[in-house]
Amino acid sequence: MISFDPHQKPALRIMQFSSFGRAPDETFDYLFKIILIGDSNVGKTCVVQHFKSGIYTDTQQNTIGVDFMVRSLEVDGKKVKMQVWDTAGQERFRTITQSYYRSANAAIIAYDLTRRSTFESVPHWIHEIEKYGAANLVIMLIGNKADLWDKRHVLFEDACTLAEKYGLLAVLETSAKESKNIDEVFMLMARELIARNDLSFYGESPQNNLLLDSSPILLAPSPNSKNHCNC
Ligand SMILES: Nc1nc2c(ncn2[C@@H]2O[C@H](COP(=O)(O)OP(=O)(O)OP(=O)(O)O)[C@@H](O)[C@H]2O)c(=O)[nH]1
Ligand SMILES: [Mg+2]
Repeated sequence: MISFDPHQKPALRIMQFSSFGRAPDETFDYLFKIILIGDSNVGKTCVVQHFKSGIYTDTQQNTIGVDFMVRSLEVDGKKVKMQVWDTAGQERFRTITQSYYRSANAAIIAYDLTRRSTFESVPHWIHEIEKYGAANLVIMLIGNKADLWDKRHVLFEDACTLAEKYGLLAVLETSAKESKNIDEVFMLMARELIARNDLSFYGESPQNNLLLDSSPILLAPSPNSKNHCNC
């Protein structure tokens, strides 16, 4: 159990500490659980592996059920532990993956920008979060395989429109293969979760996205896309 003086800003704050059911690790200030979802073969595992180790491997096995990794980030002088749950996109694992939504602080939905069908599935994934996740889960959208910009079948502008429609935190186009925007995804998420955690700690309820009012943050690395879009 953590005891604290509610009037004093504590050194150690852990989101959903109870769901982890163990003593706090003194070496971090925040612990966040992020679930990564999206259709099969969009590159979720590659994104997570790149975030974990900076390594990209072309051949990946499809994920079976759910994999787990942890990486610590330094955000504005605070040590943030990011616990990432990499889920299987294949339909046959849906019942397993759904059981991981409940305790997540945030979700990242990935699509493959060379396969339109994976983008068209995004509303389905949002509904899954609404159905199985906690209320007001922070959601970010990533369009992976941005290195294949010449095979693009999803315009960045379409992703902007969708993000705005569903009130998502951000849209980023990423490439696990070419190391584009992977750390940015998790840094942005960590910042948002810290901001929300601090607000709720002091009894205020966070509204939409705190980093940039309620507009999604938009970031595309590929040459034929604008970096920012005021949609
Ligand atoms: N060109 C390119 N290929 C990528 C990228 N990221 C992943 N891939 C390839 O996409 C394929 C699928 O990657 P995975 O990471 O296994 O996909 P996944 O979303 O985890 O798939 P499931 O585990 O079945 O849900 C692999 O052949 C990867 O090499 C990328 O950024 N660029
Ligand atoms: Mg996988």
